Amino acid sequence: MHHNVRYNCRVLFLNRKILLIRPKMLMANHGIYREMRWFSPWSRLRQVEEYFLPRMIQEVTGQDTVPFGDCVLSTKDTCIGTEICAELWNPNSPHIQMGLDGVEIFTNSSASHHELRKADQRVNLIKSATTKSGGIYLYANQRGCDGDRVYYDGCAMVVINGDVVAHGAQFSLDDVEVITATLDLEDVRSYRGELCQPHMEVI
Ligand SMILES: NC(=O)CC[C@H](N)C(=O)O
Repeated sequence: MHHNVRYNCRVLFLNRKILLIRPKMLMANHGIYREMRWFSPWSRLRQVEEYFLPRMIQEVTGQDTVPFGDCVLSTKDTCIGTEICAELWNPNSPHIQMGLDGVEIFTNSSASHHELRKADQRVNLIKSATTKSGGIYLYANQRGCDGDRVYYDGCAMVVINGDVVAHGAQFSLDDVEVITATLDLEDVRSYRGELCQPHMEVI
């Protein structure tokens, strides 16, 4: 809850500290999803506010407030942005603006359920996102059954500049699966330098 509004959020941590809380901006409200019943979308583009942590969390992290809103993480080496599930599927996906702003690593935590041929759609969406704007996309998806008859079918992925370089299992009984890839951020920079010049005039 932030200002008494309930958001669906990703929380980014490092070494017991919360780096930022990113509320979902584009909701899933179709098919089996009824997100708007519970959550409000964050509509303040590129705006960040101060979030006062609940006292029990303050005791764990030692922080009183953390950034909350539409923001990214800038480090000495790179810039990391987040998408949440359905945001990848939206024509106005946050990765578009983030890519144009120089975010090099996009991350997505999803709860995307299984339907025939949908895994292929996800691959195409992520390949297309990173083909157009360059970048590395780290996609994580829930895997397993969620109470009822819905199956979430994993397929975690690592994609760089339109190429899938690692792919997790779609069906498995393992509780945890980690997929990895060693990539060079310079490949993103040179790809963008050569192919993604959004400000170049078309002659
Ligand atoms: N939970 C979500 O946001 C999922 C939405 C998306 N359309 C999907 O099925 O993957």
